[in-house]
Order: sequence, then C-alpha cells, then structure tokens
Amino acid sequence: MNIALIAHDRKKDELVNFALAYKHIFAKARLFATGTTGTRVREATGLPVHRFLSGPLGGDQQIGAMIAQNEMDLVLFFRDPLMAQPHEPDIIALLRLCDVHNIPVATNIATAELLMKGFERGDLAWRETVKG
Ligand SMILES: O=C(CO)COP(=O)(O)O
Repeated sequence: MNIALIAHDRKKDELVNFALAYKHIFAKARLFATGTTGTRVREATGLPVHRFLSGPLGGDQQIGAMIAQNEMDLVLFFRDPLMAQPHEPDIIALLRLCDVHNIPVATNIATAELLMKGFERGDLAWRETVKG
C-alpha cells in the first residue's frame, strides 16, 4: 500500500503528530511525500519516506503522476485553507487526479483519521485488486 503525505507549512506540525500517532499503521505501508513534509515525517517517526520535490517546485505533480499511473493508494493532504499557495494549480490538479482515479484522499485530519482506521481494518484491500 502506497501512501502520500503532504502538508502545507502551517499544517506540518499536525501531520507530524498524526504520523507519530499512527506510526504503527504507517509502518505497514510505503510512504511518499513532498520534500519538506517528507523530511519532517522521517525525522519524527524514523520511518523510511520517499521524498519528492518540494510542493511549489513540482512535488505535488510528481505525486499526481503516481496517481495517474495507479501507483498511489491513499493520499493524506493537510491543506492550509487560509493561506494562498503559489502553486495552487498543482494542488487542484493533484486533487482532481484523485477524483479521476478514485483514490481515497483526506484534506484534513478528521477525514485522515477515518481513512487510517479503514486502512487498518482492511477497507482498502480493494486497491490491491484494481492494481492487478
Ligand atoms: O506545498 C506543498 C503541497 O502543496 C508541500 O510541499 P513541502 O512538503 O515541500 O512543503
């Protein structure tokens, strides 16, 4: 199971704390992240994280490419809804691809919790089937 972790700057602490709380579940998955988020999660949890470029430099698009190729199973994207981002088109494109390919995506911690509990009890096993 491949999981993407992305957080805007003012949401990074929240995502790091979330990753610590669910470390036992994340440890069963392969983790991917945008650059700075990946560094923060790796440092805090000690888990291996494949880091792409930072979001504004193309990291969202790199994760989007994995989604388009059916290589991403779950996306946790803690967006900052109160701050404009220079790469807003990339963010919208990533979320659009999640909808195009039916990839479970959480944009806030409340939904992320539900997805992690679902993942833990096997609700995302269908992803292995559609990956073939
Ligand atoms: O900007 C981001 C997502 O849109 C996140 O990028 P970083 O993890 O490099 O801060």
